[in-house]
Amino acid sequence: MANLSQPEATNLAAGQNPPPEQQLQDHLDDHAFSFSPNITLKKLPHLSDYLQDLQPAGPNPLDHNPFFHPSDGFYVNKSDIVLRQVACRLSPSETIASPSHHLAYIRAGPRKQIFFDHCATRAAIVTCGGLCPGMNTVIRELVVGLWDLYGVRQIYGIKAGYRGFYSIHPIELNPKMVHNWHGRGGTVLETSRGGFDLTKIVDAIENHGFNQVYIIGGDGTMRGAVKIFEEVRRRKLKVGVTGIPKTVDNDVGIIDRSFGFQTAVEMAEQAIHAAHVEAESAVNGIGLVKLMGRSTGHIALHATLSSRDVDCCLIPETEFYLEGKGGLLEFLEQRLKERGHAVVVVAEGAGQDLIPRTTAQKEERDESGNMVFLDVGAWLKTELKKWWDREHPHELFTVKYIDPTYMIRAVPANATDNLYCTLVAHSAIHGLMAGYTGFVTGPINANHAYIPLADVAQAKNEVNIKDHKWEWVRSITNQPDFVKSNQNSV
Ligand SMILES: Nc1ncnc2c1ncn2[C@@H]1O[C@H](COP(=O)(O)OP(=O)(O)O)[C@@H](O)[C@H]1O
Ligand SMILES: O=P(O)(O)OC[C@H]1O[C@](O)(COP(=O)(O)O)[C@@H](O)[C@@H]1O
Ligand SMILES: [Mg+2]
Repeated sequence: MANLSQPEATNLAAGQNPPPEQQLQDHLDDHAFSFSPNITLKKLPHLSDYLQDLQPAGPNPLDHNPFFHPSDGFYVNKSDIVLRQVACRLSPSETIASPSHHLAYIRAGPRKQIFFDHCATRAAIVTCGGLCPGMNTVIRELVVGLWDLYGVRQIYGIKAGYRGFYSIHPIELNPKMVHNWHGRGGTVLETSRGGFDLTKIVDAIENHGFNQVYIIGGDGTMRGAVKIFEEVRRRKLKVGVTGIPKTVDNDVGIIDRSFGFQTAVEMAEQAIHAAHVEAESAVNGIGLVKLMGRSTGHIALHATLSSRDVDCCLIPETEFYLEGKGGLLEFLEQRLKERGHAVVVVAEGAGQDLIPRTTAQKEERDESGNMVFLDVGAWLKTELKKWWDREHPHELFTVKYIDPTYMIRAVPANATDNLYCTLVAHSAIHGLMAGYTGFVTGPINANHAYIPLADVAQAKNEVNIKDHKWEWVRSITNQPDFVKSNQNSV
């Protein structure tokens, strides 16, 4: 995070309220602020972009909150930015003081002025897609934060994902009701896939009089949230829309990671540990663990790195093959010979092109349109047994297959993730209260920032198999590349 020492547009003493025209001008100055030519600041949509007569509601109520004593630097202003890249390679003509170019995002946090009056604020919270540890904590913190920080009393939960906007009556939420939700896995609001009907959803937002919409979900949800934001803007509604990325797969881009990911890795590590114990305790034992990761192998990679018991990690970003020189079977044969056992971790999206499937299976999609995968773990287990029976019919062999899929994501968040959930929820509230809309909150280089929703919806976070992390995996497992043209054996 950088704080550029630019003169502030206003120099308000805490609690002072300048005339509304001045406040709006201050805000617009903030909004259109440009830094040195070396820094491109990602512009964030604001309600004032399309509501010309929008007036600020006044100073931030935290000014008068007995639990806060806003001091210099408490409020985030136009010069607080978060740089996208903190590690970079300078070209010979550049210096550290003046690199050629930086992309920056607006830093998350409370603003001096807000655009929503607490009495008139009506917030809706929805959870969509698959489960992820911490969803209930985010909901709890949204409710408690809106209530305690900004005095909002009209807070509603939308049941069962996007479809709930138009098919189920919203439930009223308050701090008493949600006080212990952070200890519970899943989402008390319930979630679902599919059911995205833009017109019905935005009609429901209008009909219920919601003016702040908090959307918690993964990549699919974020793509839906962009459409909601755009439709709200087209209708010129004073409705702030924000997305809070939830993805156990950690497949949402730009942000460092999603909440719940660390918890998922911890749970995955337990499954790997069990697989290792089983494998070690058998003659020619293979422990096989399938982990979540539809199109990205982050959980598999991180659990492999942290457990160190893994002999081979297979992720969707890299191909592998079974038979022949340099293949998985040859590698495992070698490992069993050397160590007597082996542990294989496979992400659910890995090797999908190797598994035979019918035409109907090829076309199968879930309600959100995501491809339905075949069970790579079960397939691999069968293939391993066939191979061993063929090659070593008289020798003992066992494959213990562990599929901890739902155990990994159905647990409450660990301490680190719970802290993340609190920060992300409060940052989302501060952003909407400040009139920003169409944005996502998340950590970039460990500092929470506001990022345009449309950017996040497009950015995919895949494992970069050319970077150091994947090198570490290979140095731990000593697994080959499984590249057919590269005929190196282990
Ligand atoms: N491209 C899209 N446009 C609009 N809505 C979408 C889109 N993709 C997914 N959704 C909706 O977002 C919700 C969650 O999507 P899904 O892919 O199941 O989970 P996740 O958000 O966790 O990736 C579903 O209600 C789905 O209909
Ligand atoms: O059985 P479900 O509920 O469809 O969930 C399975 C999927 O959910 C995930 O855990 C997470 O997916 P999303 O984040 O896209 O919801 C995937 O890894 C997995 O393929
Ligand atoms: Mg998804």
